[in-house]
Amino acid sequence: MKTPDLGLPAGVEVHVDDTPDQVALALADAAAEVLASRLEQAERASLVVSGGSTPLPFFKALAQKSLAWSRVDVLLADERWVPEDHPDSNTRLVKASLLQGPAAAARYLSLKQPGDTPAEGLAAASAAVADLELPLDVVILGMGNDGHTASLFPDAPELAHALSAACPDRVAPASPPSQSQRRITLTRPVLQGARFTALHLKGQDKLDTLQRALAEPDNLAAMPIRAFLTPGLSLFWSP
Ligand SMILES: O=C1O[C@H](COP(=O)(O)O)[C@@H](O)[C@H](O)[C@H]1O
Repeated sequence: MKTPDLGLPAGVEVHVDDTPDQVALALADAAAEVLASRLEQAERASLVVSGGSTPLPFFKALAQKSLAWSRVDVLLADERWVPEDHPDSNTRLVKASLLQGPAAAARYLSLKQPGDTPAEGLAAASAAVADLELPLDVVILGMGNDGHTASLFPDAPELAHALSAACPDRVAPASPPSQSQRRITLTRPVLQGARFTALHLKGQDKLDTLQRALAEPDNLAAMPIRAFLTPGLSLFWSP
């Protein structure tokens, strides 16, 4: 398939394939390569993944990779504040599709902690990710058609704090009125600057959203994904 001309900044790599499964395999190859190389140099490696519907084939492909999974820390970029057995729980998805086979040996760091609200669970969620070494090794982002990534939603009252390049916190609550569930998210300084960052998208609608984001790159609050459309990013897309 021909690579669409998106007007991405120089230094953004674009990988386009005909099908979501092909893209998932390519992304799994790329992520596994970075993790393997990191595990040769460091005791542990980190892998941040996104929830939603797009990553499922990627999770299945990555789970099959032969890696020293017991030395990999896996966590979500964001989580909905729902119990793990809820259909919308991203943790449930990750455990059922990524942390399987060889990858079941990975250490999962949960953003969802006890408490009725993300604010109540915030200290525990912060503690869960406190020991992670920054920069992270692999961060796989998704994007919604409102321009959110992770749970950095344009309409979240907590956005300015979580999207600040100087945010001192690793995790932040998010309560966007557009969403039916409250959420918790990694903040911009944690998500940014990883050794490998990919934006994994499926569908023409996501490409159209990306083009809108690129058209006015400076207004980060209107489309938080803009903060991550920087050199070094790899875009993985299929129709
Ligand atoms: O709500 C979310 O949506 C985005 C994109 O989801 P998708 O279903 O369109 O793939 C995801 O990246 C984010 O982590 C999640 O919380």
